[in-house]
Amino acid sequence: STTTNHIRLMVVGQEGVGKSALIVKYLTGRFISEYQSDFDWKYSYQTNIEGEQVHMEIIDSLTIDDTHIVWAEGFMMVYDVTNQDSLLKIEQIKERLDSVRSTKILTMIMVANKTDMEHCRTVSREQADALAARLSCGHVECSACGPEAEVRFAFDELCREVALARQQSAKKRERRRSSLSQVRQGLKMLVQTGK
Ligand SMILES: Nc1nc2c(ncn2[C@@H]2O[C@H](COP(=O)(O)OP(=O)(O)OP(=O)(O)O)[C@@H](O)[C@H]2O)c(=O)[nH]1
Repeated sequence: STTTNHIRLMVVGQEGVGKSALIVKYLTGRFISEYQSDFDWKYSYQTNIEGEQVHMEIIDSLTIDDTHIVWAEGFMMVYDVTNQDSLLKIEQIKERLDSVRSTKILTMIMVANKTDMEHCRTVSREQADALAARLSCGHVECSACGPEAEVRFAFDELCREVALARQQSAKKRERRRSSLSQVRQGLKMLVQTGK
């Protein structure tokens, strides 16, 4: 069911980048350092974003399977600032999402995690910004064990992107509907005038 305030999100990224840590921080405000990661988790959460009540469902999945890719409306692509491979993995994941969703618009945001480990950073902000520009998506930095506001901003930003994508596709549908009705109108007049 897709009502205006019902949003389905999926958090993806290389193993160990902190997907579960970010989700739990967002939902509870707490950093829990170890999670059981041998199951798929689906969280259900009610929140308020800019005065709007939002019911969110968030998938933290072990594998990125097709059913989940089709199910989700928004994707949070997480990488770890101390791990170059995790940034490269984002490109691979994007290709996989594109191949499954082919015709559907992909709404996504790139999230850098573990910024508290600045001394071990191997991925520069500029390098990740360049990838985000190439993938045409937003990019935010945070830490699951840092300020809650940063993590909250990342999830809220993705929800705003999803809401924007919905508005744009509703406008597109409306434009298509109105040009179809103009064509029908024109055909009707042609038939009536016999020309
Ligand atoms: N320093 C630091 N450690 C973090 C942060 N986020 C997660 N971790 C640690 O990174 C490890 C992996 O975190 P998870 O949340 O399990 O990562 P995941 O991406 O869900 O991992 P999988 O479920 O195995 O794919 C754990 O030891 C966490 O405590 C962070 O922001 N800073």
